[in-house]
Amino acid sequence: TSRFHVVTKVYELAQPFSFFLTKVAGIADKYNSTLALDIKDILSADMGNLVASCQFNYMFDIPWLVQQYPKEFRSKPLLIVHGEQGPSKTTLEAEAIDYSNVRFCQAKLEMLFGTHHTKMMLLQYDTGMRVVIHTSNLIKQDWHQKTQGIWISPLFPKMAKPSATEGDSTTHFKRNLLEYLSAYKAYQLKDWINNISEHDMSTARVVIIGSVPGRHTGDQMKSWGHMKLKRVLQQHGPSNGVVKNWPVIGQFSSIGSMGANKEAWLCGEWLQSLSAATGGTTLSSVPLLKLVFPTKDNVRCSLEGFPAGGSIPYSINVAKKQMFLHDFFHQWRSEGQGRSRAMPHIKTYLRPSPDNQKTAWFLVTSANLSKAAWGALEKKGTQLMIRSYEIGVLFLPKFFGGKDLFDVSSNFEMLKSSTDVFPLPFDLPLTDYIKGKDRPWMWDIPYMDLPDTNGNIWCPG
Ligand SMILES: O=C(O)c1c[nH]c2c(Br)cccc2c1=O
Repeated sequence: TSRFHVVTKVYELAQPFSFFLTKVAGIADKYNSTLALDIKDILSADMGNLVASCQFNYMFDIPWLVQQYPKEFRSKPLLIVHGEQGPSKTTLEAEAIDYSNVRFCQAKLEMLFGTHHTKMMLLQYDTGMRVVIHTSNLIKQDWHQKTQGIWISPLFPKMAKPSATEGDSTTHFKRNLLEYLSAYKAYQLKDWINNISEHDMSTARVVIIGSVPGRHTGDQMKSWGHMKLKRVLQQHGPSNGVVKNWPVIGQFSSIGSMGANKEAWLCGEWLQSLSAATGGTTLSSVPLLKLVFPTKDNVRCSLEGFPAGGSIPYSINVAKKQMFLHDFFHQWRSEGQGRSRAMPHIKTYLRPSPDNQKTAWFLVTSANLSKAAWGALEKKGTQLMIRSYEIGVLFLPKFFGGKDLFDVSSNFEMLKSSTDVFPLPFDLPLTDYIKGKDRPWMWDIPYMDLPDTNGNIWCPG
């Protein structure tokens, strides 16, 4: 673990983004070194001497999770923030019966079909605290052979005097984190909210993009979901003149119902926010949209085989209503990072240059392509309806040395030797679906014509 310590040190110096992928079992070591972390690395004593932690997530395996902490930390207070209700809440709490240090906080889900997707760790040490925002469930398989994203904060030192307003960064990280946690209105989070206000988070360089369930109006409408992203891009994003012909890329592992056509929400609302820029967006140029979603064969030939598709829950009943969406799709390909066969559970969004050398911004988040996650405008655009809890971090060049753009690459060799090239999880240019052959992965239909990596077929239901 001392090696890890060195790596972290070197890495923080080498690459200011502190954006990692998860380690993948079964690929060459070089793809699992400085750019990749396992959950045990995040929880390691090299990151700090843990006093208490709080784990926000969707799926939990409590005994497995406790085992990922170093043994000297396994009895420290652990708060689990989840969205389970009724019997599944009882089942989850029963899993922790043997762990007297584990407490639970049930996130309110009053909007139908809402989920608690947010994946975040609050790690309190004796010397300060860290925030980790990522995309993996707290189950073994999510950390084994998938492509997942992790942002780890710097160590935030404790302040002499607690303050909810002092100790913030130029990106309003601390204020946004406190706003997000307060939105739960959960008494179990009170101590963590107080804890955060006692820390100096002025070194945070990312912008929090969160979603909380509700019908948000007035100022709150621009505090969450795609309207928050829009506002931040209008204030701190690229100038419209630079990016007006640049595509928007969305990459995700699940998809909601988009409505009857692309104008209903995808291009008429969501893309308008993701293509926001400073200096206003000329209405004429509706930007190019490119989406990355695995094909059936990407899944079949993956390291996990068809079972990888168990975490890519795109239903045929949703897909058949929105065939227009599939024209935007591109394959999952990550040769540069050695992860073409490590199926994506990461969700990322970016605005790359046509020559694929730059991006105007990069977002890693729990939010899939769905109205539930990003929000849908209602009442003539006066309210934003969000069903789920989500959180992500936005990287803007302005806050990383006042640049206009990030250099980007997914090529491991390039990334290993460079200091501030943004590490992309997948390859640019994107790879088209093969016409007449490729279909998007759907998890609830059988595939019996060709065997997967393990020689198996897929017969759901
Ligand atoms: O937020 C997440 O991480 C996820 C949310 N919903 C899922 C369903 Br439904 C089925 C299988 C996997 C997931 C999942 O991974």
